[in-house]
Amino acid sequence: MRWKRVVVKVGTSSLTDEQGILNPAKLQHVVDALMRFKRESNARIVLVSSGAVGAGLGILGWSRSTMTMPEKQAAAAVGQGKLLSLYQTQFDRYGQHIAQILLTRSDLDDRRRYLHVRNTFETLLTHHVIPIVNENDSVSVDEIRLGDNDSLAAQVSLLTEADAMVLLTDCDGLYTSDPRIDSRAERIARVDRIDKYILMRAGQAGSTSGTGGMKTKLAAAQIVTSAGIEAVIADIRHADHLLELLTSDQFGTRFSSQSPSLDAKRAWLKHSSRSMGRVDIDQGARDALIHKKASLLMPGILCVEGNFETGAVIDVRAGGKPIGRGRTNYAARDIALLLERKSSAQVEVIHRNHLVLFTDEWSEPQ
Ligand SMILES: Nc1ncnc2c1ncn2[C@@H]1O[C@H](COP(=O)(O)OP(=O)(O)O)[C@@H](O)[C@H]1O
Ligand SMILES: N[C@@H](CCC(=O)OP(=O)(O)O)C(=O)O
Repeated sequence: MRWKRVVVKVGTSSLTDEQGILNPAKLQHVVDALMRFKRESNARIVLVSSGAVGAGLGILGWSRSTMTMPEKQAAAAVGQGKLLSLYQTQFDRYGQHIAQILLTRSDLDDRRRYLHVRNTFETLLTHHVIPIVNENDSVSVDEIRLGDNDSLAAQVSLLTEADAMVLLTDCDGLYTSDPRIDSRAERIARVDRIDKYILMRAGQAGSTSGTGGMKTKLAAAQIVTSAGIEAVIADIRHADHLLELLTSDQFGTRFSSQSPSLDAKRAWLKHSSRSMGRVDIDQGARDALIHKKASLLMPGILCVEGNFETGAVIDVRAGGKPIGRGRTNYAARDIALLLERKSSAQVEVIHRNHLVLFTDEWSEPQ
C-alpha cells in the first residue's frame, strides 16, 4: 500500500459547536473515521488535534469571544486533559493505544531536541501507537509559539517523514475564494504546484474559533509538498472516506508532492530551524553559492547582525533578500572582528553541507 504513514489534522472548527465548545460526538466521528482508515490502508497514523481551548471553555463556562491570551492558555491547560480522556475512551473501544505529545516551536528548532522528538515518534509508530499531537499552548509564549495547528501538522509530517498530510476542516478544500463570503466560489479539486496565484485565493478563518483559515493550510501544504509529501485539505464530513480523499478528486483539494530536493537535515534547516542572526553577502559570494555550490567564505561577507554563537543557525542575505540559511562555524563577534580587521583570510563561515538555499521565492521559511 502506498500510504505507510499519514498525518491527519483535525481543526477546532471540526470539533466544536457554534460557541467554539468541544463537541464529544464530533470527536467520536473522528476516531471512527481514523480506525476505518487504519483498517483499510494499514497505515501508521499521527493525529494532530486541536480542541484543548474548546474543551476548557466547556468546563470553565467561559466565552471564546471575550477571552484574553492568559485565559486562552489557562483554558487549554484545563481542556487538554479532557480532550485526551475523550480520545482515550473512544480509542479504547477499538483497543487502540494512543499517546499524547505536546510541542512548542523550540522543541523543533533545536536540532538535538528535534532528533529526540523524532525518536519518540519513531518508537510509538513502530509499536502501532497513535500519537495525538497538539501545541503546548499553556507554556507557549509568542517567541516559541507555532500559533496554529496547520503549521504544527506540517512540522510533524516532516518530522515523521509521512507520505501524506490530511487537513480536515469545515469546508470541502480550497475554493477559488472564501466560500463563506463568495457564493460563486468553486472547489479546486487538484493543485499541482502552489504558486502565488493559488496563495492569493486563501482568506482568513471563517469562524471565530478557527485559527489561520486557508492561509495557514496553504502554507502547511506548501512546506510538505516541497518535501515530497502529498497534502489534502477536506471537509471533516468526508472523514469516513480518508482513503478516497487521498486517491480521488471527488472531495476536497489534493496537492501533488514535488520531488524532494532536500535531504532530511536540510529540510529541517529550511523549515523547522530558527535563525539566530544573519550575514549580508556581496554579489560574488551570492553567485558562488547559487551557481558553484560553494561554501560561504569570509571575504564575501559585508556585515553581520545578531549575537549568535558558533554552531547557530543564521540567515544569509544578498541584495537585502534572504537567499539561504545555514549553520555557522563562527560566532557573531568573531565575524565582526574579522570584518573590522578587513581580513582577507579564506575562512569558511558556513560549509556547503550545512547550507540550504531558498531557490524558490515562494518557499522561504516564515
Ligand atoms: N479560498 C478559500 N477556500 C476555502 N475556505 C476558505 C478560503 N479562504 C478562507 N477560507 C475559510 O477558511 C475556513 C477554514 O479555516 P479555519 O476556520 O482556520 O479552520 P480549522 O479550525 O479547521 O483550522 C473556512 O471555513 C473558510 O471560511
Ligand atoms: N492548540 C489549540 C488549537 C489552535 C489551532 O491551530 O486551531 P485550528 O488551526 O483552528 O485547528 C487548541 O487545542 O485549542
